[in-house]
Amino acid sequence: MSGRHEKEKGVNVQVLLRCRPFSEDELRSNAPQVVTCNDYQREVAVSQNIAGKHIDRVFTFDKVFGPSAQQKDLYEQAVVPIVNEVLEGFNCTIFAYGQTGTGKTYTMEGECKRSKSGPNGELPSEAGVIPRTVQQIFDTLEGQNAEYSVKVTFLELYNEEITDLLAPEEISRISLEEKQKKQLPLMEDGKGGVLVRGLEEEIVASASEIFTLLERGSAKRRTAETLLNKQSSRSHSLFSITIHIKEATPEGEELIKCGKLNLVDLAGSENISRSGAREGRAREAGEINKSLLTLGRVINALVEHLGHIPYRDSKLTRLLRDSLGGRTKTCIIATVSPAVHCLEETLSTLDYAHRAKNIKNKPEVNQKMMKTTLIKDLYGEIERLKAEVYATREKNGVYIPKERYYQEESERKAMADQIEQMGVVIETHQKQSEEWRDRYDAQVRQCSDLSSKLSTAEKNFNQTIKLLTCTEEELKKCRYENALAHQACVLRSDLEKALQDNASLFQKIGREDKLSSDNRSVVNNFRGQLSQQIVSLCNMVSMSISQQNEHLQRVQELGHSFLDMHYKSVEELKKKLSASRAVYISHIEAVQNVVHLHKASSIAGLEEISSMASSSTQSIKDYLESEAGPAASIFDDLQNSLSTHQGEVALFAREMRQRFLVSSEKRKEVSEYMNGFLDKILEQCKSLENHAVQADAIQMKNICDFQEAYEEQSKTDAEKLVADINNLVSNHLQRQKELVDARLVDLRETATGNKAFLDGHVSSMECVSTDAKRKWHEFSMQAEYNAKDVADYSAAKHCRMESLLQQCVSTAGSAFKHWQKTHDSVNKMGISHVSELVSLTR
Ligand SMILES: Nc1ncnc2c1ncn2[C@@H]1O[C@H](COP(=O)(O)OP(=O)(O)OP(=O)(O)O)[C@@H](O)[C@H]1O
Repeated sequence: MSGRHEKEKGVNVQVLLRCRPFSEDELRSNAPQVVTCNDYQREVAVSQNIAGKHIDRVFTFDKVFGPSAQQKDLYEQAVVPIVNEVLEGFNCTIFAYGQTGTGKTYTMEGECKRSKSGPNGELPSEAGVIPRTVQQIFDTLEGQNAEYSVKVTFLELYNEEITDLLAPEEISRISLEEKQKKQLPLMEDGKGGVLVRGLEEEIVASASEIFTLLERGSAKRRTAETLLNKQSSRSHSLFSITIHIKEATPEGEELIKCGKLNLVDLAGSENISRSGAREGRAREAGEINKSLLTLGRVINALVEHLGHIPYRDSKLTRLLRDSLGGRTKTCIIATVSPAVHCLEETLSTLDYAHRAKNIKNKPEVNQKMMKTTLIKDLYGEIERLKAEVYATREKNGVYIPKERYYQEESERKAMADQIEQMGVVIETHQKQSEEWRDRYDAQVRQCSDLSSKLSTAEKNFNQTIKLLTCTEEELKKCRYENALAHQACVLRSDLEKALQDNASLFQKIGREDKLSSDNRSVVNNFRGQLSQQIVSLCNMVSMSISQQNEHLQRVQELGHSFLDMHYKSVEELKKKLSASRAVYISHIEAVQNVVHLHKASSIAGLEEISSMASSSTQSIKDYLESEAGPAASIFDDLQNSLSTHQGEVALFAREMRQRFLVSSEKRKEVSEYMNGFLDKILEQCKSLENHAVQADAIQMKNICDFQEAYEEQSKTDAEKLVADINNLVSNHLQRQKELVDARLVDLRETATGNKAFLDGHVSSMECVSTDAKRKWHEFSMQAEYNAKDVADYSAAKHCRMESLLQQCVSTAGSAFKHWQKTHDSVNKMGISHVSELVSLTR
């Protein structure tokens, strides 16, 4: 309820004050301090000397940061909540306002070189509001794991001209001068806001990207400053961050939350004469002041609730219209110097900031947009831009010359201004007429109330008049009679009262007399009684003294008799003690005798015990000796059976060794035979090889002979045939064929001879190998038979060994039982001996 009420009433602009420390120059010149800050009471006091009088002026703000306040303190106390509200979907603006050199840029940007940043990407302690804001925004968004987009713009307003500090074009004097001519125009966005046409909006994904952009913007600003002889203190800069965050409703619908933060570093607020503006710079200073003056006028109009707020009078106020009396949450950081030479400006800044405290905004959270609607809007925008591009490319749009366009644009602007002003006037008129109507209604209501009251009052008045006349008449009649009677009555009552008083006085005097006589008799009685009592008291005292003396004498006598008795009893006691000592000594002697007796008896008992122990050890020994015989026989049996087993095992091993020797000899024989057989095969192979070599040599010789014969024959034939080649070719071929055939028959015969020789050898080798195979078969059969025999023999031996082991186990069992028995009986014997010893010791 109160929240709504507050919302309707509005929220005051938050105003903070920051006083910077003395600069080195100021310290060197020992400049006196005129500003003192009380951070806790949120007060700033300015000391002035007016006409020799010391006057302190005190200003109170929402927060005060003295010279010792660090960047971090200011940010955490003042800016963190604002950034949180931006993330909640509010639009917020932070202005830095103050004289040149008081720390506006230091507060907003700080000395934030990225290279100076600490480890883990921490910001340096000198970092100002902008880098800290950026860091907080990204930290929060990343911490929430939200889907988001962040856009930034960075512009400079100088001489009422807007420059985009993020535009990527090259920076040169010419380009800058050209650019100066074509300034970015301000346009109504159709939703009640203002936008800068053509302003670069950079989408950034991380804090570091923003830092890069900031550096780029600042560098561009510095370059422009040197190239165009600008003074940064005369320009305003506006850094805006727009955040879109995706949210999902419980129904699963996707909404887009939007928040915007404007960070404004205003131009120095000093007056023109001080800033040294002359002639050429008059316009510049004028324009700067136009923005600042308009800002001041807007603030005044808002504070004084004037009908017309001159937002449109400057670009700065147009751009920041929503932040002053609109739906944006606004914070102004006023900066001052503590030094005396800035006193005038400090006071003007403090006045200005103090006035601004009264501005009321009506902050409203931005409506969350449905993702689909946003996409639709963006599509619409794309379509519009496409249409514009198409019209430009096809030149089928409306073409007008540049001058006319600018003229029309300025006319349109002027008209828009007029319309707006008229709208404002109409609005104020409407407001006024509403006010008048309200007042009229209230007066009509008052009139009707008053008329009804008047009629009732008239009625009452008439009735009262009537009553008054009646009373007046009656009063006239009774006036004389009543006055006399009344006076007589009064006198009478007075006399009666005096009589009563006299009587009571007499009564009082009588009572007083009686009382004093009574008192006197009481005093006399008391005196008599007192003297009697004193006499009796003296008697009593003397009596008690004599009694006490008697008593003391008796006590003395009693003491003497008691001492005598005491001496006597002591004597008796001494005697008794000596008697009891004698008794004690005799008792001790008796006890010693008894002890000696006991000692002797115990020695005897011990001797008996030792004799018993020796007898028991003897009996144990006997018993063990008696038991040793059977045990030894058992162990002998065991040893015998083990030795027989050993003998049998040794025999078995010997037999096995012999058998293995036999089988190994046989194996040796077989291997020798195999070696001989292989040697034979080797010999055969060698002779075969020799034969093959011989056959090959013969064949080669035959072939050579044949070749030579053929060559000779062919030579002679060729010679013969040269003459009659045609006739003799067939004969020659015939003869040649015959010759070849005959030779081939020869060759075939040698080949068959060779083959027969080889076959013979192969058959002999076959015979040898079958013989070897048979022998191997026989040997393997024999070996198998032997192995079987050995296996049977070993199985039989195994059975025998098993039965022997069984026997051993049973013998060991019986030996163990016997041993257990012996152990039990020894134990029993021990127990009986112990009990006997116990009885004996008892
Ligand atoms: N609170 C402060 N602590 C330490 N140094 C400060 C503080 N405020 C300002 N300074 C120093 O004072 C000097 C001037 O500050 P700065 O440039 O921010 O002033 P400005 O108001 O922005 O001036 P201009 O209007 O000319 O831009 C800088 O060197 C800055 O480091």
